[in-house]
Amino acid sequence: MYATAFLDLPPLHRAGGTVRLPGSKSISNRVLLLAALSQGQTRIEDLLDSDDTRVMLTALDALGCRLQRHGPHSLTVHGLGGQLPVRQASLFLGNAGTAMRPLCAALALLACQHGAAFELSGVARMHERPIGDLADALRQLGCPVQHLGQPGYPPLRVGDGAPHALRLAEPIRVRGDVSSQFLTALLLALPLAAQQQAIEIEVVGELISKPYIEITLALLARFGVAVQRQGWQRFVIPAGSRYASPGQIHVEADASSASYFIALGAIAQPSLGHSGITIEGVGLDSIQGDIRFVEAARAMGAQIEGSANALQVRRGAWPLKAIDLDCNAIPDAAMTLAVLALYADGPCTLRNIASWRVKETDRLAAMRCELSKLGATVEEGPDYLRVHPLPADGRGWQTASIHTYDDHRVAMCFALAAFNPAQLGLRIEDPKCVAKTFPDFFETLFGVCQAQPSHIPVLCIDGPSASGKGTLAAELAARLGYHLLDSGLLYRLVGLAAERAGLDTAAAALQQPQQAAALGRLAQQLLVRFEQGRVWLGHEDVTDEVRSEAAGMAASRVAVVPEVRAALLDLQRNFRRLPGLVADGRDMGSVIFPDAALKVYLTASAAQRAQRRLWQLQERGESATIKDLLADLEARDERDRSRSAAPLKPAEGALLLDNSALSIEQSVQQVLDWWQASPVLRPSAALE
Ligand SMILES: Nc1ncnc2c1ncn2[C@@H]1O[C@H](COP(=O)(O)OP(=O)(O)O)[C@@H](O)[C@H]1O
Ligand SMILES: Nc1ccn([C@H]2C[C@H](O)[C@@H](COP(=O)(O)OP(=O)(O)O)O2)c(=O)n1
Repeated sequence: MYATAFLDLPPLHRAGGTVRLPGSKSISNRVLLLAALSQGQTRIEDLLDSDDTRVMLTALDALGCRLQRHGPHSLTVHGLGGQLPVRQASLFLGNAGTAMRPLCAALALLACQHGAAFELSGVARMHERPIGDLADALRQLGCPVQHLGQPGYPPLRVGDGAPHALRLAEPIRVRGDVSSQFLTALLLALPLAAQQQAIEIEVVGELISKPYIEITLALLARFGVAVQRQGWQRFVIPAGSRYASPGQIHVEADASSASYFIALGAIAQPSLGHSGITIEGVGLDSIQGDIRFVEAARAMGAQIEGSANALQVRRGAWPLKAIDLDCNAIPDAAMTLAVLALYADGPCTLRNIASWRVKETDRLAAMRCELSKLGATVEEGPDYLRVHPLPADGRGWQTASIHTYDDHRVAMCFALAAFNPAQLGLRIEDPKCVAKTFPDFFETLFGVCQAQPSHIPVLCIDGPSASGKGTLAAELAARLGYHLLDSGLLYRLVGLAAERAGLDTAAAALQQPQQAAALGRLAQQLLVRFEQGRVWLGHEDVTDEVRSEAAGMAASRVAVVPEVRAALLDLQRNFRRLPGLVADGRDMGSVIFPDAALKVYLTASAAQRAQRRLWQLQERGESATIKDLLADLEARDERDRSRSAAPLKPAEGALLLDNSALSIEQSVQQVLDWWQASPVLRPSAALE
């Protein structure tokens, strides 16, 4: 997951390959609750591991439900089977509507049956998301429900610690036109009270997002409760209904998450060797309503073939065909259509999406605002959005910093704008908001997308030993979410491998052509692995040894050999991967990445550097004297500077940074300021 303040996406141009998506949020949270309410144990496979499922799991744990973990996506729930071991609890449910609404209903009923009381709260936005209609329905049943903040909104308290008889004779009326989750919540909760008599639910108003009710009904059936329905207005839970575990249940991949990759296949030219995007884990047999995004994407021109649980998507019509669509059945995936509309041959109208206003944010307002930043003309109605496309020749597109409103779907759908024909980069603010449903969204996206290599930004930090390059580069990579190349480490590994192989690395020996050629071959065949902060040379963990002063000196000697430098060239350039790279060394800006977006030459006085090295060694428990260190540094600097192959010197266009008097944070800030001013977010040279 990218836990950075922002993520800059370079312009993307091709995509291809296979993605396996995380489990459906809607199914995961329903299954967790059903399993907890059931009699018996349920083993759940492919469960989504995200913010919203985590709050549900924490809540179930707090209620005394035993959860047995087998891995991040697999667990066994030991069902409560009508018991309620904990009678009082305060549950924090983040911004998870799929936890707040169903738990509110289920706990209200359990509280009446067992004489319990529970408080349910969430983040500030959750306290702005309506729940009053569900509370009203529960009060009709005779459940005490008290709003603890604003009337009609969480936080709330259900139950008052005393048992209450439920009024089940009359049909329970609930509004269906604000959120379908109110009906889902009642459908999931009421089987707890249907042992003796049938219970009827009547929907008031036009029911929205019906496919989500279909998911609820399908899962209720898996847990032994067959709800009868008449149209979308009346639902009957038969007398004698009782939850029973199906033993094992498998969660489909999330169809809403699939929408981003279906859209990707529809807009991106296939990368070489691929015919498009394959999505595994969800297909045409899905019980999720958002699978109907497939029809919308086809209407826009995408070529989609599907099987029971996989989809293959290729670009068909281009530009995409404009659509005018009632999106009530696919409210979440419809956000993806709003971004696809930028690539259409006319204005696209998405209708019947008033529910967007009460989601993670007011999505109608958010989408209008952010699409406009890209240069699009957008009309926002009370329950519709009309998006006018941007020209296919790239004119009129603007780069933008996309605000994401703590809304995972805003972040994910706007990533698709990186395929703009103007080849402009794009900034996604607060990318970690995708953790709600798809923590590895951007990693998955980069795994199947290609940018032109020259568009993948590189930031180079070169300079002498102990100037702080490694420290600065690692911090910059962490803040930008970029890959990190510590090129010195590769030379250190060659030095170490040479010693292991019995090759003489003394300066005189390396002047012999045979020795140099042997060292070049060794560098070419270097067997290195980087794993969770450890460095492996063949089968040996050399993490500590490779950082020693001796390894640094050996590195400096072998680095003089042109054959070694040539052998490491491709290895280093292969680090240039999406979304970008910070590279540190001696010749990053001058030889390896001469087209880098920013080159920094980092220095500090020799005395400062020797002092820093001394502290570094002392920290590791090694002893040294300042005098020796200074002599070593000067010898190393001299060798690095005077060698004929890629000598250490500021690259052309490099900005000099002497950090003798700067703290690490000041150095980081200085380079970040330079980076913000660099042309990463500007139009590519091609269009200038
Ligand atoms: N700007 C700075 N001010 C003070 N100390 C620094 C600064 N930058 C780095 N250091 C310290 O200097 C030592 C050497 O830094 P390092 O990143 O290993 O240098 P290099 O990679 O250039 O050899 C580290 O202990 C680091 O914490
Ligand atoms: N791009 C690079 C990186 C390192 N080297 C050589 C020169 C250095 O003396 C050694 C070791 O580099 P490293 O950056 O690990 O060493 P310091 O931490 O700066 O002491 O490798 C190089 O020639 N070219």
